[in-house]
Amino acid sequence: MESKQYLLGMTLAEITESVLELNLPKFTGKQIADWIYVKRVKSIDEMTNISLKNREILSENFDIGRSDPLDVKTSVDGTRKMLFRTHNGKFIETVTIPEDDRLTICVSSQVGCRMNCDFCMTGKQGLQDNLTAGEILNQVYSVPDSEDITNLVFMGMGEPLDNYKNVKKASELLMAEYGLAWSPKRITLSSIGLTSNLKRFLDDSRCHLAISLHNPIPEERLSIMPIEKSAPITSVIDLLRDYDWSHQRRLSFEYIMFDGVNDSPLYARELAKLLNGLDCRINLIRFHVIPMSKLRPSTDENMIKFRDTLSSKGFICTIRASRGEDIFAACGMLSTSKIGNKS
Ligand SMILES: C[S@@+](CC[C@H](N)C(=O)[O-])C[C@H]1O[C@@H](n2cnc3c(N)ncnc32)[C@H](O)[C@@H]1O
Ligand code: SF4
Repeated sequence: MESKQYLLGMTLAEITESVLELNLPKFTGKQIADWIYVKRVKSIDEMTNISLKNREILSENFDIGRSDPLDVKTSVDGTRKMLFRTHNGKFIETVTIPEDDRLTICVSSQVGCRMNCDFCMTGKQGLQDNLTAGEILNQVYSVPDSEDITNLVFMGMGEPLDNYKNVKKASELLMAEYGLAWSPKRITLSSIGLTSNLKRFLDDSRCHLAISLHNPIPEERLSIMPIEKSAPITSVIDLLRDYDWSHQRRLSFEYIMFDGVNDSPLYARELAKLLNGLDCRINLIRFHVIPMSKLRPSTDENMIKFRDTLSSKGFICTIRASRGEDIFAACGMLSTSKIGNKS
């Protein structure tokens, strides 16, 4: 028997095509999309404007594709970390971060990651799977307080440009008129800069972009980020210079500060040279210590000096507050390798 298709993650056009194949009326496609994406139902039975007979036909062929978190941990600062099981029996984590009147969701795009950055727990896990568009959306729809989410960042597990097709589709579904109709300004993709897919993202999306830079000196960046070999930061920056960042679209750079490695004024000056003339922001991130790494976080004093050097050169530079460190929910601390693979 063929397995059922999941509705969450399908576009209106795809749903309509499937509905027509089942000899159901064309408008049922629009009804289904509305039930899933706007009314957020978890079962086909709840689609009460579709006849019982047609709902039975739908149930024989489709599942909604929603799944609740298996576990929810809440930090002292209100940050929450959720554990989800994927359709293939693997596990991912998702984080929600409340701040003033905003609730940001930090979603995973992959189970693990193959980019192997030296400082990241997800990288230590290796890549186990790409998430489907539906699995990415399920995080948005199934976290507690889902309806209060104001912003989404692709900063959970995985490198979003390494699963670009599904990341793009999930983002488009969040922005679709028949769905939640989000503005692209609510979505930020964070990437280490896989150049070919970065170009695609820049051309076909209007979402914000954050580039994980971490060291302005290529040889030194290579020693902590293997991607520097195939996608050097200088070529990423050259590419970014071809786009107009002066309007609504935001470009930012993430810079983790490692004690004695990349936190002296020399690095601030090199960073300023590299980014000279680009309309961007720089976020300085505290390093969240991970097991078996020799890297240590910079002192507050060095972070402040670094920020002030960049500010004096005209950059908007902020020190990002760490959130959810007590429950291992902070940037780079997500990993489901210990939970295992039950596929
Ligand atoms: C986990 S990544 C996911 C998105 C994408 N793969 C990337 O690297 O931009 C999100 C952010 O967390 C940062 N990060 C990774 N490990 C970290 C750690 N141990 N401490 C602080 N930030 C970390 C990354 O550099 C990146 O800016
Ligand atoms: S920092 Fe991003 S790209 Fe690097 S290993 Fe972690 S998730 Fe992957």
